[in-house]
Amino acid sequence: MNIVNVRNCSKKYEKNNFFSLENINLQIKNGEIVGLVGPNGAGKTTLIKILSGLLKPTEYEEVKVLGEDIYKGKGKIPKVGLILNSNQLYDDLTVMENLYFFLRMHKIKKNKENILSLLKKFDLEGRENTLVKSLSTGMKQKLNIIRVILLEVQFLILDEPTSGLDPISKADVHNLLDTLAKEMNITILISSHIMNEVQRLCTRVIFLNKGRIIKDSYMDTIFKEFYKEVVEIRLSKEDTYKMHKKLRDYGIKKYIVFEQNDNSTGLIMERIESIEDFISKFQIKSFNERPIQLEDIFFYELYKDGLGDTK
Ligand SMILES: Nc1ncnc2c1ncn2[C@@H]1O[C@H](COP(=O)(O)OP(=O)(O)OP(=O)(O)O)[C@@H](O)[C@H]1O
Repeated sequence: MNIVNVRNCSKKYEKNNFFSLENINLQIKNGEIVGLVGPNGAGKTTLIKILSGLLKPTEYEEVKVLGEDIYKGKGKIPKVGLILNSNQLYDDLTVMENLYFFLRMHKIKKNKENILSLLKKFDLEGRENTLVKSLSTGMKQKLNIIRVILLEVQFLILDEPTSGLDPISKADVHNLLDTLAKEMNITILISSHIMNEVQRLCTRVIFLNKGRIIKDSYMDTIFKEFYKEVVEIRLSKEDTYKMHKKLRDYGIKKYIVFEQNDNSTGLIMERIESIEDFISKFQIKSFNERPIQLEDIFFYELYKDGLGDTK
């Protein structure tokens, strides 16, 4: 069953003369962990709000979440677990008081054993009577997520769930999300700027840019489109434009060159027969060959039409 079914959905905020989302088509299947990535202003939060029933699109054929066509007729707000990038807990209440308060607000009854076993599962055992303000940021975020899980949601949407967390807390939250998907069959959509988080955690990635989906691919297939190593070259700015021609003359098609402060960086994302020959021919002083990362593919998809790939 599809958890999300969106057809031809666009959003233009009042007073803006541009679309923040344009003609979005999206299906998410049960059990997927989907990473939504894109530069600032790409439309990630707008999409998340639409899927949570918080923001009506300007145009749409269908916005179905958990079987509900949200904005049509008497469409009901679907039971989505939404974790926004802000503290949604009460600092002066204890862990249990926070959970009971939230459950009462949603008119849901849970017995204490259920709650304790969930706290135990995610390493918060023994913290029941701790004031939330005394928890670490990582623990607070886990509690934030557990709170929503208690509502027995099938679909969880998280906006930048690990921003501001240290690496250990980050890994902790990743493990929690992984467990929710694998053991509790919860479908997850995560908006994130942290590319290696998406690479590690998600089964699928959607790149959003200027309100459009520019790439939608399963994690295990996206890497097959590229060579397993990238060659990263550093250039002076003056050489940037020359480099485009040289690379094309050399027969390289999958590359991008982008300017960074006083220098430029080139990323070559296909196999080069002889690196030695390539380096000496172009008199490149500094280069680095390393395994390809999702971030490289993201940059490629973002820049290929404007700067790099000549197709
Ligand atoms: N309430 C609003 N009124 C007018 N324009 C808005 C509003 N909210 C967002 N926008 C505009 O819509 C576009 C998409 O914004 P959105 O917040 O969805 O992007 P985002 O990908 O979540 O960005 P970020 O990574 O910075 O959070 C931006 O150009 C933004 O300025």
